[in-house]
Amino acid sequence: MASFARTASTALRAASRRAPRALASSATKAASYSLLTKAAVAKSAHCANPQGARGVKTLDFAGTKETVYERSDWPLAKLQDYFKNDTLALIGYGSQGHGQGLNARDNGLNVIVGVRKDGESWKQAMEDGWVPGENLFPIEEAINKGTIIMNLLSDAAQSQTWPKLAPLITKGKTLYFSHGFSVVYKEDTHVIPPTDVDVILVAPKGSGRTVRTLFKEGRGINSSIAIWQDVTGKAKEKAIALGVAVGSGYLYETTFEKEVYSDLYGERGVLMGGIQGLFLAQYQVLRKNGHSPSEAFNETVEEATQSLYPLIGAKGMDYMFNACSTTARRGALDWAPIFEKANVPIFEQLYESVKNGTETRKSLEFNGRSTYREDLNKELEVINNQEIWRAGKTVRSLRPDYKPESE
Ligand SMILES: NC(=O)C1=CN([C@@H]2O[C@H](COP(=O)(O)OP(=O)(O)OC[C@H]3O[C@@H](n4cnc5c(N)ncnc54)[C@H](OP(=O)(O)O)[C@@H]3O)[C@@H](O)[C@H]2O)C=CC1
Ligand SMILES: CC[C@](O)(C(C)=O)C(=O)O
Ligand SMILES: [Mg+2]
Ligand SMILES: [Mg+2]
Repeated sequence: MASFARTASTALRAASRRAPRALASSATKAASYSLLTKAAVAKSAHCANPQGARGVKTLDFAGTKETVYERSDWPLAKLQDYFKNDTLALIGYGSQGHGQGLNARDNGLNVIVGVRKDGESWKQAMEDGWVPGENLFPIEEAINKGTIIMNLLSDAAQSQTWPKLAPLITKGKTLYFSHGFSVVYKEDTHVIPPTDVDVILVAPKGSGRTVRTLFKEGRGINSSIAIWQDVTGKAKEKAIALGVAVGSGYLYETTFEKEVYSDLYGERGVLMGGIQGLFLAQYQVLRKNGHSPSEAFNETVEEATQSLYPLIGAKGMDYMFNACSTTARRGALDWAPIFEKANVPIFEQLYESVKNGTETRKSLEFNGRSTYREDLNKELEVINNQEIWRAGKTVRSLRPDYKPESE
């Protein structure tokens, strides 16, 4: 099965490298999608669904009923027919632009990219096979050509460019975001959509790189969908269809507010900021107590990412605990509430900072600078130079499957 998925994704990769436009031809479209769907179907046959057959819409999440939408309701022919008169104008080509754009293109939809001419993204888009004048345009031109305007600029850039872009988003177009940021924090961003267009959100819950790799493996990321404005009565259906088009396997319904609050909170917390802080704190204390860098790294990061966290991902926390010694289980059960208690006040402070817009204003100020890329890179270089992550490079090089070019 895995080898079928690999074959499918290799064939697709080759097809999209050779002739990105050619994928628009229905024969290639159908072939590429059928490779993907066959791989996906083959894979999903192996995933036991504890709540019954695929396609069930209302599921019980730990006692709360929620509606989820699945890709299986949108076979490729239906998806292509639904968008046959549309041009998806993908504005911005960062991590999400890349993932969503290539996936929608491989799904056979008519996609164009709009970015600053000759900027970093322009070059990146060309490397991915987008062709200037054909399906790669300066931002304003792409918006004029598009019917569905997918605003995937950085959140700060969405605010900065809004005065120029807003008049181009005319009646009949659809405005799409992957984050609630711009419209929810309108007092700070000044992004107020025109009243005569549908405004929808599809927010993949993972990095744009993962949006792409999961799609190529025949799998699919989970995404949130939300509606800000529904003037056609079709906004929700469009959001679901677009979610599938950009590579989602299943979609959860939320609101713009809930999406942006939870997302800003999660990334500052356990997903990124919190985990870096916790790893560093544990490593420092080990080092202070005379442990070597390799031992401190292995007990903090390597074992977490290579052995234990994948077990949580596969079958939950109790499963991971059960896979560890009774000694470890006893200690972890005792210390978990202590960590929880110590951290709740920090998470409360963080949620408040998100909700009251402090995090938004910081992000707008910092990422709105013309030097945002270099400034962020400087700070990331500090992390890269921390002893823990330098030690990590050597540890990774010892993995039997290590490939130097992946560093
Ligand atoms: N990264 C992710 O995985 C996720 C992102 N999102 C959301 O998706 C959206 C896009 O995020 P992401 O893909 O990370 O992109 P980035 O935040 O990295 O933004 C990159 C894009 O913004 C453009 N840009 C930056 N400043 C300007 C400017 N002043 N004028 C014009 N263009 C500008 C860049 O163009 P250039 O190269 O020319 O500078 C580039 O195309 C955001 O709303 C984000 O919150 C949602 C889920 C996950
Ligand atoms: C966790 C970071 C994220 O929210 C994401 C990949 O989901 C982002 O904004 O990039
Ligand atoms: Mg985010
Ligand atoms: Mg996120």
